[in-house]
Amino acid sequence: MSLLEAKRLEKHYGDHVVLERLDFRVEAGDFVTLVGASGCGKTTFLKMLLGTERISRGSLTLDQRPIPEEPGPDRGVVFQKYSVFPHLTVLGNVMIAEELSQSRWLGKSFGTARRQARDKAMARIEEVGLANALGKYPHELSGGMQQRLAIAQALMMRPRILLLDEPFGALDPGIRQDMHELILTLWKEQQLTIFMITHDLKEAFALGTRLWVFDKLRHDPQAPEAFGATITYDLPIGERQPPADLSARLSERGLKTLTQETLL
Ligand SMILES: Nc1ncnc2c1ncn2[C@@H]1O[C@H](COP(=O)(O)OP(=O)(O)OP(=O)(O)O)[C@@H](O)[C@H]1O
Repeated sequence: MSLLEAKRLEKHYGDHVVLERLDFRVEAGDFVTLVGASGCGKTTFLKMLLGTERISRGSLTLDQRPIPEEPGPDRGVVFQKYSVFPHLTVLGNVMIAEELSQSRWLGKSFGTARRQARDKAMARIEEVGLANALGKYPHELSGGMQQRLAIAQALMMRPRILLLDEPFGALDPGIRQDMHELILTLWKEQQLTIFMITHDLKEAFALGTRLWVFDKLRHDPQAPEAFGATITYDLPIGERQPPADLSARLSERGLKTLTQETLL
């Protein structure tokens, strides 16, 4: 039984078709990396999984049921920037994930519940290697540390699905490598299902078990918004390094050229 399944899934904004004809099954434990031209709808797709954007047509199911139309504790998300609250410390940023999720009407938790949330938050902070920075504010952290914090926040509620929108795009190569190791460890230890958008094909191969290429198969120059992108390519990643002839293989197997520049 697949964890997630889409059938003829579409997303439109008014007359603008952003995504069309999405058909897929994703199993628990898959690590799907998403590449595609800028503006082709990758973030919109992640938002449908998160529940902050509604689907327009077709179906998208989680455990055979329509995907909830609001975010829930089973799905965590990390964006490239601005995922953390600047006015809260490291500890406060992770604790608030639980407060937001469990005390929606009260706004704050008290007593035992608060102590439990604190213990849980400390464990998450330790997992991402920030135990020495509990009282620091985001502006006092490096870019890599801020993303570690965003990951701890996203994992506070122990989600099954982790959505990553170019989380390492702004980081230096050395720091990225550390973040790759962290995310692979968390993926394995917590048996996560991960969707990660990246513009770096090497990163996609280093981390994913499956590579999805989003692209437009239909294009009308007179009406550029009439057709949306779809998953033109679903490649199982066996090897850890991209094969040298990858672009040739992608072309052979039908990748259109609209996203080619992002793959080279
Ligand atoms: N709320 C919205 N209302 C109207 N149009 C939107 C909305 N959100 C996104 N779009 C449009 O949907 C298209 C896809 O945007 P999206 O951000 O999903 O692309 P992307 O592939 O993630 O791009 P990038 O790689 O640059 O982040 C864009 O044309 C964008 O302008």
